[in-house]
Amino acid sequence: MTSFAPPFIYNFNALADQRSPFCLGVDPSKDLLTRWGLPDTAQGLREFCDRVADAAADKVALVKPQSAFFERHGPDGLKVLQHVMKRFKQGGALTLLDVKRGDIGSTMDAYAQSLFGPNSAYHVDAATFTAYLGFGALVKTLELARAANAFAFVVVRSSNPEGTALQNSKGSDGRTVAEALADDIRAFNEQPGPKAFPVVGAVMGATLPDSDRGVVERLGGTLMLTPGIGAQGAGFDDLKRLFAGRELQVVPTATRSVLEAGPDAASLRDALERHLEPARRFRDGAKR
Ligand SMILES: O=c1ccn([C@@H]2O[C@H](COP(=O)(O)O)[C@@H](O)[C@H]2O)c(=O)[nH]1
Repeated sequence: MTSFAPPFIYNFNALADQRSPFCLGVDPSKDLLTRWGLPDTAQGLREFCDRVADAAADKVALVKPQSAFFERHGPDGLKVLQHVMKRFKQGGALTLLDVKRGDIGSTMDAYAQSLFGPNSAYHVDAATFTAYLGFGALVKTLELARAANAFAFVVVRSSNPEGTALQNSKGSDGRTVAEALADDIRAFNEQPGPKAFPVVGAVMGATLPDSDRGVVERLGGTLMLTPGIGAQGAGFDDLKRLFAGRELQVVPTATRSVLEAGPDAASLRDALERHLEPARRFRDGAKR
């Protein structure tokens, strides 16, 4: 499918400048639904998502629903996922489905169709992927994303401590897994061609130590989604520590630290603003 819409990267940059680069995660866990006084059912899920969309759809650049929290409610949960994507699109936000797909090439082609193809249930602007089966297995997916003017974030260094041993293990050429992935992503984005805009980003946790600065450097101009702010212990100051000089490439994201402020609409909006504003200031740092 060839799309005539502007590529994701242009839309994201325009919205990040107008609104904020902050990406709001939507993880309607049983715990959050209960805290909000809602039943742990598809109806409860829809009510939760409508309230989040009311508070945030016209304020954020990007929304990141976590597919698992919708899938656990079966087909009705998937309808709510379609619904919440639509609500955010109507509010002018871009959609990123956090689904972390990763498989052999032939299966990846089917996943790519399900996300970016003409019959996609969601028509996402972007999705998340893992490269444990090799970056090469993702290449056709990335080509399809390019044709659809969509975007793919590949996990390079995740925010959780359990990821470190694997991601920092060294291959025969002396590079760590994360470094090799960073090089692959950069090379893919820098390929010449008629549609030579970046189509792959990297997930780089805001929780990472200073020693990961080298991976950030290897990524060059790659867009970076940075989970780990709030509930996982990182703060906006960690962005300055890890991503100084790369401010325009950072997409700060948080989920629980915003959504736990609900269900009261004013508290939810305040919590959202406490994330939108430091994300704006961080991005604006690049212009000084
Ligand atoms: O490295 C990663 C990649 C993705 N996530 C996702 O983010 C949310 C959790 O966000 P909180 O702000 O901590 O609530 C969840 O959907 C994860 O799958 C991540 O945490 N780390």
